[in-house]
Formats: sequence, C-alpha cells, structure tokens
Amino acid sequence: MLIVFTRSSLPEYIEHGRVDGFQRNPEPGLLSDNLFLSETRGCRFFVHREDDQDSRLILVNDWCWDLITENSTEMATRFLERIDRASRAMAQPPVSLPHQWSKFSYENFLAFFALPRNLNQESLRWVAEALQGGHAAFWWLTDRNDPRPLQSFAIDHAPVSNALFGYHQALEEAVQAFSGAKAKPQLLQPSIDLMRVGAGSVARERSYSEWLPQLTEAQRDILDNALADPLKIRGVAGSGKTLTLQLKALHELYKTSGAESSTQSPPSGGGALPRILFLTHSWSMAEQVEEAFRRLDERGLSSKIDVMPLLYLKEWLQGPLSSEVEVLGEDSLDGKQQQMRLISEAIEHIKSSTWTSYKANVSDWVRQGVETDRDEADRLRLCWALLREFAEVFDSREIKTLPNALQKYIDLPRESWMVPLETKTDRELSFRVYKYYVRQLVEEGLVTTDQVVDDLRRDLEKYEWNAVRAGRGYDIVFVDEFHLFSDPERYLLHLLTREAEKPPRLVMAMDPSQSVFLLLTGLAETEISRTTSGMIQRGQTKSIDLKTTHRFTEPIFKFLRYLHTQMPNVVELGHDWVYDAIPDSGKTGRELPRARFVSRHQLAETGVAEAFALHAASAQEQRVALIGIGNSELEAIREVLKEKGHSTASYVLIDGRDEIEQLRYSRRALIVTAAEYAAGLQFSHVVVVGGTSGNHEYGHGTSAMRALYSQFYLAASRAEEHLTVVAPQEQGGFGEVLGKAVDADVAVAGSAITPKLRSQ
Ligand SMILES: Nc1ncnc2c1ncn2[C@@H]1O[C@H](COP(=O)(O)OP(=O)(O)OP(=O)(O)O)[C@@H](O)[C@H]1O
Repeated sequence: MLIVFTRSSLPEYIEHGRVDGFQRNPEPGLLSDNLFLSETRGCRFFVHREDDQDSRLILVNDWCWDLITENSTEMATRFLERIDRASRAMAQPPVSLPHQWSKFSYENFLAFFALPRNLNQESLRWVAEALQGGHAAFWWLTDRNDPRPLQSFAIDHAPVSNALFGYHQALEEAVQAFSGAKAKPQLLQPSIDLMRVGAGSVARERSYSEWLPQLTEAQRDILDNALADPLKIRGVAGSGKTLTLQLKALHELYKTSGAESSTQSPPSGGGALPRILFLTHSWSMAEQVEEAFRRLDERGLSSKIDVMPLLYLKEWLQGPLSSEVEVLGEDSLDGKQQQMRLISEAIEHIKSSTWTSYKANVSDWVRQGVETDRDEADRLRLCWALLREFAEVFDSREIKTLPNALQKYIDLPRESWMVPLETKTDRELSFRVYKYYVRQLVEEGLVTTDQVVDDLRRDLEKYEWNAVRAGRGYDIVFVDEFHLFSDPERYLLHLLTREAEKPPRLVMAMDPSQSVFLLLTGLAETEISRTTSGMIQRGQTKSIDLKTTHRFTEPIFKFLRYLHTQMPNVVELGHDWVYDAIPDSGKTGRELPRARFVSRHQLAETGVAEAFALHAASAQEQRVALIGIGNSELEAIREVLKEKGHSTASYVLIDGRDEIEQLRYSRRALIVTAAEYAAGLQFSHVVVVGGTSGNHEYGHGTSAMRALYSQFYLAASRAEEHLTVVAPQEQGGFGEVLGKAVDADVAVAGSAITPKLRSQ
C-alpha cells in the first residue's frame, strides 16, 4: 500500500498532526476543514480542499509510514517536515537541501538524513525518487546497518500508476465531501507563523511599485545607485535593509527589461537581463527571500534571481559533496555542541598527557578551564573561547596546521577584540588543541563549514574558474545579513562576479551591532574582508546608511538605542557606527520594556511562564517569541518546557538557523529560540532570558562582554510592540546590564503580571 499526499495536503496534515497527533490508520473521511482522507485502489490519499487534477503527488511506502507514525508526535512531525521540504526541492532541480542533511543523488534518486542528527541515532536516510510529472516518491529508509548505495535500488514502479489513477477517484470523493462542509471564513484562519515572522513578511502585502512611494530618501538612493563600486547598506535593526536589498534586485532586473513604471509582463525590448545572485546565511532565509520576491515582483522576473545560502555555492558550481563526508554546521546548536565536544576531548587528552609543560605559564582562566571537570562553567568558557579563536583567528588568518604555522600564530599581534589568550603558552596550548581537533574531525569523517568555504575559495582562485567566469559568474551579487558572514566567506564574494578586471558589483546589507563575533575582525568600513583589503583597490566601497527604523514602538526603540550606546567599544573595531536613527513605525505602544529580576535558577522557568501568559493574552495576528540570549539559555528553557510537561504542540523550538522552517507548519505557536537563530525575524512580543550560565558562552574579557551585548541587542530588536527581559538578581553579568537600563529609565522593573495586550 502507498500513502499518497499532495503538495498542499502534506503541510496541512503536518500542521493538523502536530496538534492532534499522527495516526497510523486514520478513519477515511474529513480530517479537518481542508483535509480529506480516502482509501482507494489500495492507496490512502490525503487530499486538500484546494487540490485539483494537476496537483503534484508525494508517495510514501507503507512500512516507512508505519515506522514514522509509531514514533512520538514530535518525531513524526520532524520526519514529515523533511519529506515536505525535500519534495518541494525535488520539484525544482537541481535539488538543493541543507548540508546537514548530507544529500546524495544518483540519476533521479536522492538520499538524505530523514531526521535532524540529534534525533537520528539510527542514521535513517531516505531513498527518494523524483518521478515524471513533478511527483515524488519516498521508497525506502536505510539505517546504519543497511547503508546500501543508491545505485543498488531496483524499484517496482507499478504502484505509481495505480496511485496516479486512484488519485482522480479520491479527488472526486474529496470534492463531494468538501462541498458539504463549508470552509471557515479566511479571517478566522490566522496565517502560518513563518509568513508572519519571517523575511517573507517584510514585503507585507505590497508589490514593488506600491513600495516605491513609501521609501525613505536613503532607500531610494540605494535603488538609484549605479553600483560603480561595491555598496554597503548599513542600518540598525528594523531599518528595512532586507526589504531594500530585495527591491534593489528587482529594480536592476526591471531597469533592463523595459520602462520601470510599466507593470506589465513579460519583459519587452530591453537588453539581456543581468545575472543576479542573492546570498543569505541559511536555507530558511533563502526560501523566505524567494517568498518575498514572489510577493513584490509584478513582472514575473524574480525567478531569474538565484537565491541561496553561501554554503550551497560549492554544490551549485561544482556538484554535490562526497557522500562520505558530513558537514558540521556551526549554524545550529547541535553543530556547535559537537564542536564543543571535540574541543573538550582535546583538552582532556592534553590534560592527561603534556599538561605539566603548559600549566605554569598559562593565564589563570585558561588553567581553571583545563583543570576543572568537563561540564563545569570554567571548562565551557574555555571551550567557547577556543571555538571563537578557531573561527576568528585560525580560519580568517589562514593558520593551518602546517610546519611553521605555530610560529606564525604566536607572532600574530594580539588585538583587543580577540579572545584574551595573552601568554605565549596560552597560544601554544590553543594551537595544540586546534591540531587535535582537526585530527578528530578527519577521523570522524566530518568537515566544518569553514573548511567547505576554504575549499571553494581555492577552486575559485584557479585558472579553471577564471576561464568560465565570464559565462557562469554574476553581474551583481547581493548579500543579506553581511555581518553574519565570516571573513573567509566575505572574501569569496569578489570572485563570483563576471568581470575580474572591474570593481565587483556587490550590494551588502549589514548591522554591525547584530554581529557577535564576526565584525570583530578589525575591519575598516571601506573594506569587504580582511583578506580582500589589498585586492579591491580600484573601487572604494561605498556606504549608504538607513537611519529610520520601521519596526518598533518608541519605548522599544529607546531601549535599543541605549543598549547600543552601552556596547563596550573594542578599540580596533575600525567602524564609525553611530546610532542616530529615528523611529517611524506607526506603532503607538507606550509601554516601557519590562525587566524582571529573579534568582538564577528561576530564570528559564520565569521566562517560560511570562511567554505563555503573553501568548494567551495576544490577539490572532500577534506572535510571541521566547528568546534565550545564548545557547545555554535555550538549553535551560528546553529543560523547563520538558519538566513542566508543556505539550509540543503549544510551542516550536528553533535551535538552528535552518530550523525556522518548522514555522511553516504551525499557527500561533509560542516560538522558542536563541538570539543567533532569530536573525531577520520579527515578533509582536518578545521575552528575552539571559544570564542562566554566568555568561561563560562568550569566553572571557572585553570582547566577550561585547558579544553578550550584541546577542542581547539582536534578541531584543526582534520585538515590535512588547518586550520583557528576565535577568538574574545576583550581582554582576547580565543582571547588571539590565539594571543599568532600568536606572537609565529605558526599562521598568516589573513583577509577574499578565498584560492586557488585546487592547493595544
Ligand atoms: N520605508 C518603509 N516604510 C515603512 N515600512 C518599512 C519601510 N522599509 C521597511 N519597512 C518595514 O520595516 C520592517 C523591517 O524591515 P527589514 O526586516 O527589511 O529590516 P532589517 O533592517 O533587515 O531588520 P533586521 O536587521 O533587524 O533584520 C518590515 O516590516 C518592513 O516591511
């Protein structure tokens, strides 16, 4: 038997199941207002109210279905989300999926991890097939004991024609059933969470030409800029950077395709359309940007823009990575935890071998980090600090484990933005840990995202790319959230344009304050990356600042401006960033951000209670997020959610940049995440929790303090109307940061109250 979904019924079924649970053999008939189940010709069909004869089908083998539905609702949801996302990707070849899925393809077949790594002990992988007519089949699940290569699968396609035939009958039954049951009026159907909070929502319901008269002068200047030099768009949170980038990309297409004022398609007379690449920092963001393009575009040209995360470029240009390696993403909690584990193992190894030769001459905080146990705060602090050191110094300064690398590393002048590895021995130890860490990666068949970027850079510098660059390169490259890109990633950008001899036509949007680590590279504003600084000499990078913010109420704006002025100034930052924005959001709320001080062990619990209370009091279109400042806060919140037995249907937990996709299957859930995964999103109400771990996550020293402020700023700046911050009442650290904000009258200390939000 086959289980058959349509492209519309699967997301609807996931949304339905995550609340009501998934059944192995649900009774045929209407499952919800929009969903009908039919058993016909030995198949089980899930049909959506909007389906028709042309709907694309998704087939799932029944034993795989049994395996999925015998799991918890949460697991089953994660299984089905991946099927849904993969079938969307399969409809648009070449199939692109996040690296962590370890996709491998052979002819029409595709294999990929069926679950996120932390839920996938068995290493379950799908064997799927893109069928003719845009349909997709999920035939098989392999596990670690049965790692059969894709080439070895011989599939009997007889059931496919049976399903295609049966679908027409199922559709007829569904149409009849739906005609007897009225659809609920659209108004009562709140939109899915992703559409409300994601980057797609920045377009609101306006098209390109409807936005034009709304733009500020600076936004208009960006649209009119001739791109003779690389262009940086700088703006504080909520100043419309993402929206302006999207409009600029369309503007460049429309300019070539004919008179700009015309709203008619298709393109007439104009010259060849420019090849445009729009880079994002995650797959989720790329999908949302595509969604925004669909909303804004009025000439049917946006499909000409290649939108993708930078990490996918390697595959896009050179084909898939080997199926034997797995990419360790730094953009998720799981990826970071794995790196932390390897670093801690390296420290343990040194502790039990050569530690005595370092011990006397390392800094105190380093010694404490090594000598304490694995799970203690001092150890974690050291591991996080080394993780930063590897990304900020080893990777961006090209320090590899080559023969003279140690000397090169030791001789590198330490700057105040760097992790304070002050003594020579600190650095020797750090180098040793790095060497061991890299060796472990190789042994476990892992590559880090930085290594993927490094390989790509080397390929793009070859004569081979130079020879094809004029044809395969891009006329213009757009980069959103530029501050989230590492120096080696930034370096690639100028190699992607078509004309090597001309200043690269790059448009980059950035907010230095939302960058925890990566801006801490000592870059001057006119440079794109440290490594390119000597290379792009012909053109100076031009900056245009967006000084009006459109997201917040005035009290939230004032709170953010205060935070900004308090960020420790790490001297060599080299940028001349001034927070002189003005608010213009049309939002009238007068309520000051609320500060709650509780003891450290009650932080997560208080945050959860506050967030659920706000959620219960919020109106249909409002969305509430509970944001931990760092990963440790997110873990503490996760524990509380489990302990208190909150149903997984009542919240969505996002612990990686690509996990934002989960919001595609939820409506009005409480959204729980950490600051770094919330970049680019916006919510009506935000509860921020900080200080659970005594800030060990940021390492040590002034740069760690700046990182803390930066994450806090990122979390708080997601709030449109209402902000609550929960901080420890104990002296020092995060509580002090918030206490100062209360003293400065930009926040008010409050007790647990249930605000009356609906009236706002
Ligand atoms: N000129 C404008 N007039 C009114 N609203 C605007 C204007 N420009 C942008 N906006 C709105 O401001 C909000 C924030 O926009 P956007 O997300 O592009 O900002 P951003 O600078 O990228 O923010 P962040 O850096 O925090 O992600 C969106 O809801 C967008 O629709």
